[in-house]
Amino acid sequence: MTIAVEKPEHGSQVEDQNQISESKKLPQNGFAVPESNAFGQSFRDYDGSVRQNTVERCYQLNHINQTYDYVKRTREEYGKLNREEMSIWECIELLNSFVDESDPDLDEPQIEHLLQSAEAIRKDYPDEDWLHLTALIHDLGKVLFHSKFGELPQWAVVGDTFPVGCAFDESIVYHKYLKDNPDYKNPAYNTKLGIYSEGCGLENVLMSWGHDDYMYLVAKENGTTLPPAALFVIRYHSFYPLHKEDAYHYLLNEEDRQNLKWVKIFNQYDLYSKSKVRIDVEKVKPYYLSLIEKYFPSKLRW
Ligand SMILES: O[C@H]1[C@H](O)[C@@H](O)[C@H](O)[C@@H](O)[C@H]1O
Ligand SMILES: [Fe+2]
Ligand SMILES: [Fe+2]
Repeated sequence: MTIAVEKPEHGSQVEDQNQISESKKLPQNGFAVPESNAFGQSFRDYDGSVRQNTVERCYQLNHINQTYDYVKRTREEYGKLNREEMSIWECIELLNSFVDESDPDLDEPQIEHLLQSAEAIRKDYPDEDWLHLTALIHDLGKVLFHSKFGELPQWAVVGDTFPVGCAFDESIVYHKYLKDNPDYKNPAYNTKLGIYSEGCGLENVLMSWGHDDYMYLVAKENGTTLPPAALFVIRYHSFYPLHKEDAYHYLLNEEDRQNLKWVKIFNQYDLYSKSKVRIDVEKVKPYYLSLIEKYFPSKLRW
């Protein structure tokens, strides 16, 4: 089956992911998957990371506070996009000083991670410029840390995401802390389907609040011309219980299943590009500015 992904200028289709995985398996001649993360440790090791205390505390707060009501309220509030007007690049620069406390693999400012992942995916998919830009902007929602956005706490911005309004799957990282989430004992929310129905589609599912869903709203509401697969990647790239652990498939519809393939591809570059190797910002900036211009208005509402 072919995934139709519109290429704004050529209108052609992107290769089927199954073909990609056969002919373009990582590592390609371009991006080589490293054995270890920025600290020389294995990736996503939540028990043995040098950052474990910080990471675990972040998830504990995340899991206790991300209730259905909290998510609904916060999404409505931030969905107004009435806090700031700025370009994509201005936002990238705002991320200069933020470090993600949920991440066991990296303690560099976020601007480094954005460029690292974009440059990595560009090596293996040189012609898919929409993927390069998707990587560059996928974590821009972390701007919610900024004082202009009320300085949301780390637990409301970063970390893996999961559906709220139905039972928390065991595969969620640090699942034990979800037992202290008020929804855990709420019979309306603690069954397999909770408030949802089988195959209802992720579009109808509320996810724990964070940078993914926020950036999705920003991109969509500002009329990006990026293809639907790009929006899906941005929105669900932290949904590891789905794209890594294969949980929650009963909530997906056909479109979600197609788009999921792209999240899986994207994740390789998001995760394995985390290293201490610095990218020369000034050197790559003109290329990325041209992509921003192609797919976004010059100023966006945030
Ligand atoms: O710690 C990381 C980080 O916050 C990423 O931005 C997010 O996408 C991942 O899901 C999470 O594990
Ligand atoms: Fe992220
Ligand atoms: Fe990321």
